[in-house]
Amino acid sequence: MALQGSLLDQIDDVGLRPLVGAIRRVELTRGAWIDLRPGWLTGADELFSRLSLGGSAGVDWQGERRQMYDREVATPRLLRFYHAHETLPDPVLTQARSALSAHYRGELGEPFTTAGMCLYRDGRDSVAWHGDRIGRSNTHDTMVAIVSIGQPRTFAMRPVGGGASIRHTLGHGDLIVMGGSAQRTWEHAIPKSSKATGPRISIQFRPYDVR
Ligand SMILES: O=C(O)CCC(=O)C(=O)O
Ligand SMILES: [Fe+2]
Repeated sequence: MALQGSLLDQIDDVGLRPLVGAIRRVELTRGAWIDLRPGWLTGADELFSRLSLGGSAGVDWQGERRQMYDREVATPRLLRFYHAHETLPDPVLTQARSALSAHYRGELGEPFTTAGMCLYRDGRDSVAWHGDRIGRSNTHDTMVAIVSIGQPRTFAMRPVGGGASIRHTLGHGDLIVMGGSAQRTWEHAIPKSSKATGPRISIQFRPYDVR
């Protein structure tokens, strides 16, 4: 897969910039909010190269499993879900999970445990409007933290039941955290793009029994 790297990424090692003081919170309606931390992960293009390799060197990407995502049946993308006990495919992802757990410990009251990974190969790959509502997130406030690497894609959100959507362009190490009631009262999507779009990987960190 071809990936056009940004100049900054080429000189950066894979690592994490600080969270404290660098996060911007946006309050949405009905108790939902998002936190944004652009460029949280450094060396994002290097990490993309590592993770996009198949087999033992990278991630054993799998086609979307219909029975797990009944609300997303027709959406093409590749997936790998890491349960809490599994070793993540790169040490920086373990660091990222720890940093997020530490940063949000007071507000979330529990650590992030699982890591879902999605590979959008080009603009035809996408995910339809949905909330992550499997498990406790169907009834309780929670958080889903997403790190994006590779080429930026539009991350869209809209209120359940209608209303104006909001859009953020996420790639190259950007962090978004959806919090409060966001999985119940808002929906999110990665819309298809008709422009020539390179591949993007998203890594979603969630607490236990949230999916
Ligand atoms: O790729 C993304 O940023 C969103 C992924 C997502 O919403 C999901 O897998 O539940
Ligand atoms: Fe989602």
